[in-house]
Amino acid sequence: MLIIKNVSKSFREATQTSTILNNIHWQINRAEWCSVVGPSGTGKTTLLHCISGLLQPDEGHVHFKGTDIYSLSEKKRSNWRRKHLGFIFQDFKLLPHYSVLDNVALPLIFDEAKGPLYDRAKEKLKLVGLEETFFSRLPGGLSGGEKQRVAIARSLIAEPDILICDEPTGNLDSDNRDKIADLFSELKKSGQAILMVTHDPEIARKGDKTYQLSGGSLFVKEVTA
Ligand SMILES: Nc1ncnc2c1ncn2[C@@H]1O[C@H](COP(=O)(O)OP(=O)(O)OP(=O)(O)O)[C@@H](O)[C@H]1O
Repeated sequence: MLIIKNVSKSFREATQTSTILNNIHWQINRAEWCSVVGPSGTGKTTLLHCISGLLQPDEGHVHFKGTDIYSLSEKKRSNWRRKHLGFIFQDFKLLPHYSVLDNVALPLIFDEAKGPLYDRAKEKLKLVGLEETFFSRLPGGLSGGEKQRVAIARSLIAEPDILICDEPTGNLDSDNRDKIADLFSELKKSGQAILMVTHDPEIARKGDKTYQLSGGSLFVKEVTA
């Protein structure tokens, strides 16, 4: 489904250039759950952003179902992202002046009729354990774990082919973390690919394969499925 070919990315700060990703090759298949681990600052978020069309690599290609996503115009790439890819940001990126329900529905507000879209948004919130009392609340009044679950619900609104998650359970207690892991397992069964960065080895092991990012390269660390 997603093929990453020879992807490299460096950042230049003052006179110093740091190579963060060095010639990464990778493939993520339909109904596959891959986890990526590695110490802080090794480039996990950078890798997710390159794969998702958010940050153009210096070299290499990212192919999604045969299309090189960086050959698309920015507008087309952004449309592709909204429809095919769910992204859970490490810092949630919820819009503070919109309700929980609006935050979940907003990515597709110009694409779909409001009635069915909002019904689906409610369904996704219930999937992550947020019932009706949360729908009209503003993100500012939520706990970190509740915000994280709103961000997960929002990433599912388009029923994307691939879910890309940057530390999706970092703010959850073990009970809610396990519920999200069960949800990901169900999504995988229905064909979605899941690519997750995590510092939590327990949730990483619930996937099919764990990769380690180290020195700009990606290694298979553990195969669990
Ligand atoms: N836009 C940028 N400009 C310069 N340096 C950057 C930029 N973005 C990231 N970096 C640097 O690249 C390195 C990798 O950052 P990244 O956020 O990808 O790491 P990470 O593995 O996701 O870390 P963490 O586990 O703490 O979230 C870090 O040293 C970071 O400071």
